[in-house]
Amino acid sequence: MKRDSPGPSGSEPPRKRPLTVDANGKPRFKGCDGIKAYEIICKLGEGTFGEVHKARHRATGSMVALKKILMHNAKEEGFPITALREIKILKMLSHKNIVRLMEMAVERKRVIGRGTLYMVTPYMDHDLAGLLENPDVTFTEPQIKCYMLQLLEGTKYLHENKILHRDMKAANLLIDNRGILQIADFGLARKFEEEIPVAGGGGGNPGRDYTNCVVTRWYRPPELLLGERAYTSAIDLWGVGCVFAEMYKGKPILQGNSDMDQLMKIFQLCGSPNEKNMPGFEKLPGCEGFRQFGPYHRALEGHYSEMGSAGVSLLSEFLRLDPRKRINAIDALKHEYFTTDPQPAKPSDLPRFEDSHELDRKKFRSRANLPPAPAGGTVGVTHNPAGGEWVGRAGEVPWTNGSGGPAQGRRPDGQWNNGSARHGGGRQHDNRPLQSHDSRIPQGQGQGHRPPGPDHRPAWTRGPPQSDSGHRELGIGLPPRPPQPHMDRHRGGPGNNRGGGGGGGGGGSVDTYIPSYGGGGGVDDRRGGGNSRGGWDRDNRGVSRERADWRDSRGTHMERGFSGSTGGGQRRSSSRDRHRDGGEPVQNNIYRR
Ligand SMILES: Nc1ncnc2c1ncn2[C@@H]1O[C@H](COP(=O)(O)OP(=O)(O)OP(=O)(O)O)[C@@H](O)[C@H]1O
Repeated sequence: MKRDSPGPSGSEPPRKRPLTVDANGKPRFKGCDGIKAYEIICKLGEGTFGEVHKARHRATGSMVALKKILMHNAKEEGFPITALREIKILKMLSHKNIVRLMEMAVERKRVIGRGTLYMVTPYMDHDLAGLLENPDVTFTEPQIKCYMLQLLEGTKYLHENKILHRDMKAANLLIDNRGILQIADFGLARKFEEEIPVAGGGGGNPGRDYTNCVVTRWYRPPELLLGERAYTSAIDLWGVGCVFAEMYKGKPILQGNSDMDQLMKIFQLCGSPNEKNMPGFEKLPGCEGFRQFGPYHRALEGHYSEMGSAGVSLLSEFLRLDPRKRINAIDALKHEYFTTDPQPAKPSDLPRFEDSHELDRKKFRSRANLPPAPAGGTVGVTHNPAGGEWVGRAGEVPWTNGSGGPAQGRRPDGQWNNGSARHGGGRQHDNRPLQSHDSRIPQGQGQGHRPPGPDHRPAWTRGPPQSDSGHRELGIGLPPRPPQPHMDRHRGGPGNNRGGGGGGGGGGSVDTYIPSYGGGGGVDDRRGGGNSRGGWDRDNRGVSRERADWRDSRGTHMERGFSGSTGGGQRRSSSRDRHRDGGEPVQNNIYRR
């Protein structure tokens, strides 16, 4: 590590060196490498909240991913609360199926307080969304079982440790070429206070309220869409179920283009809610919005018949409308799906694939003779540049290999083309890899023609908003501005659905994941934010992650409260804060949202 240097003008006294050794002269902590210890290789992902790069540690040669922590308004707000939370949670966790935080790397700037921090994690060759988009990759059933076992082991570990992930989705599941799957992106994670799930206990009983606006929309469970705030770890299992079916279909299975549409799609699949399959749903604040639709008859079993009876059975356990009955990770791991033939592959048996990350999708699209897609973006609503919304990723299209023959991959009906008559049109039930480098597959056969490609830029960077007035013009590379409905509330706009008070007065719940960016120091009441009756369609991307980092340019409570910056910006905790959080002021506990 470099020594402390004088300030930019050279006039400031050198900062004190930190105490780095203990009484015995041993290092107290590893500390942070300077960013120069790493050689940046390429960009891997351009998330909503930062960039991720592949890099090599110069001294050891090990490959890592560097996730830059965006400091949008570092001077006023200090260190972003979401990053602080992510780091803190990752430091607590140690499991083979959870991404490992190796260290923080620092890029020093000459201006004090203007450095950049990077989270350093071991490099993983793929994320699941990127892998599924690779037209040369087809999963076998033993492979899906192998990934599912690991996903469930990681989820079980999280829940045993009282951590809710709250953003379970394919893009947040990293996979390496040794077949290891790891859950990543803990930017929305938090501690929960309820009992940990027990065998046979489903999702367990809810306790306190949490912020409602979590989980990327396509993976968001019905209770959240209906405005539930007293949720449990069952919300993560819904996302696990979506990922499970996505591995068979090759694309996200529930691609709602608004919260309302998302609910419709869920009910079209699982059947309309009633007091039997979702007790108490009528009391949820978002319930009224969908009354005019339906009734819907359950279609799940027919839609996913290719998963086999054990697979469909497990999927229907994950996609239970009633979170109390939704299977938990302990029970899912014991489900007959994993003991039914074909048996799960071992990670070491799995094939190696070419690197497949978010940004590699561009490469995959051009390989499939698609026009190049604009850079950036995460999983979300996709867009057909020829006009209109193109909902879906690779695989929703007629599959040919360019010469009229079958291409390897999934067909729109969800069945499997393996690119060769030898494999037939169905899913292969062994563990043979079907990659382009597989000698059984003639080169070029994995490359289907597809209609104009999906635009993976986030919806808010794609021109005029479609259903959300909150999408605005943004500079390239800048994070999105917040959706409008919240702004309205803080201007005293429409009230929220549980009497949260709406405007800058700051009434309502203090279970706030995202701070107010309205005036008056009010607390952002998520009750009215995402799922108020008037709140449908607030967000036309698949992503609901409105994080504190970039939202509150006024330095309200969260960042200041946690970042250690001082001064008058700290929100005073109300008595209600203390009550809800067990007597502890909100800003003193990083997990309380
Ligand atoms: N350790 C890693 N190895 C390889 N790729 C990684 C790693 N960590 C992250 N990535 C890539 O970067 C992408 C974004 O990472 P991450 O989800 O942690 O960031 P984010 O800013 O929260 O993104 P998003 O808003 O899309 O969720 C991942 O989808 C993945 O493609």
